[in-house]
Amino acid sequence: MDFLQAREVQVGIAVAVVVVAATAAYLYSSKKSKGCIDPESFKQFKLVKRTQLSHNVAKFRFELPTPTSVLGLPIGQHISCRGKDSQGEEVIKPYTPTTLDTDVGYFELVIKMYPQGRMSHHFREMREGDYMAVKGPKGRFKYQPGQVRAFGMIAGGSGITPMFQVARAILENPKDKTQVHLVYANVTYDDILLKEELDGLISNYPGRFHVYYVLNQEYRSHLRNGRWCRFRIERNDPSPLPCTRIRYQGTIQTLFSTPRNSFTVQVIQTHFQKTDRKVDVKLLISNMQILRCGPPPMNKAMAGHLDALGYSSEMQFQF
Ligand SMILES: Cc1cc2nc3c(=O)[nH]c(=O)nc-3n(C[C@H](O)[C@H](O)[C@H](O)COP(=O)(O)OP(=O)(O)OC[C@H]3O[C@@H](n4cnc5c(N)ncnc54)[C@H](O)[C@@H]3O)c2cc1C
Repeated sequence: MDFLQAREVQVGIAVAVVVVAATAAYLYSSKKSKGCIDPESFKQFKLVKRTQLSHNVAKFRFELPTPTSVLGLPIGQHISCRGKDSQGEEVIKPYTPTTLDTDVGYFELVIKMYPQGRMSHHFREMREGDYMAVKGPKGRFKYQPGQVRAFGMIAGGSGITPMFQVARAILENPKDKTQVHLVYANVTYDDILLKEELDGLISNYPGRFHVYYVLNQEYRSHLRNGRWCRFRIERNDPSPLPCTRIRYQGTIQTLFSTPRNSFTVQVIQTHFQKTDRKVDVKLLISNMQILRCGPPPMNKAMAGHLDALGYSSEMQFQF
């Protein structure tokens, strides 16, 4: 009898030791790994919801390992997604989730799928229940609340996603008083990504988030010289700046690439250097950081315009 009791005590102690060790290991690992991604190796995430937003844009929601897991992506950084193109060749591309670590249990990507795009093909073929290989975090952008007085953002097309992420992080932090000025260029109204979400931020954070949508709406004119484009800045900001309509022969990329383009300079000046008070422009822009993300010709042209307006290269960051 004594022998059996001693045996039971021994087994009990062994079980307790295993439970304590397992709990400690779990707590240690969950404390150590703040996120679910690894910069060195790809991890698989299950697509749980796919929402078509327009003919070529969809929102993809991926599940994290537990309902309380966070992705662990620093603000303004991105992930690498791996897939297969239409020829079955491996392709890896960067993407910025539109979710933050305050969104627990999942992350979301808003993807614009181009007809000839290699990774676009992979996303087009993805169905709920499929897995995506993801690696990260990646990127050089670092953000500390209050590090600058204001951000000036210039985005083209799908280049909006890193801007949206940074803007959300700033605006949703009640201790962060940074101003955010965004110029967002697209070909048509229907091409504007995250329009509802951006407008939601404008109305939720009045006076802190200022957006100018720049549109290039193409139409066939009856004029002999063929195709014209109409550019419009859609006013979405209670500033005294009037809406601007200009006509321009070319595409949105050439508009932004044209040297000495008064339209671009005007947009940057009026939108980024806007203030209620009479302040020296140099002083106004001295504590500002400019973020750029768009097609390469647009990025290049913007860098030139910004340089000319006094925004040094140290003040500019390209995603
Ligand atoms: C930091 C960062 C974050 C990004 N985040 C996102 C994101 O959240 N969502 C998203 O949709 N994209 C994002 N992108 C863009 C993304 O990485 C790919 O470049 C995009 O998905 C196209 O890849 P693809 O392989 O399908 O096209 P590719 O095979 O590279 O291109 C094939 C063809 O597609 C068309 N095409 C490709 N890119 C563009 C473009 N930008 N404008 C016009 N036509 C184009 C062109 O006709 C091109 O010849 C991000 C890029 C960066 C650098």
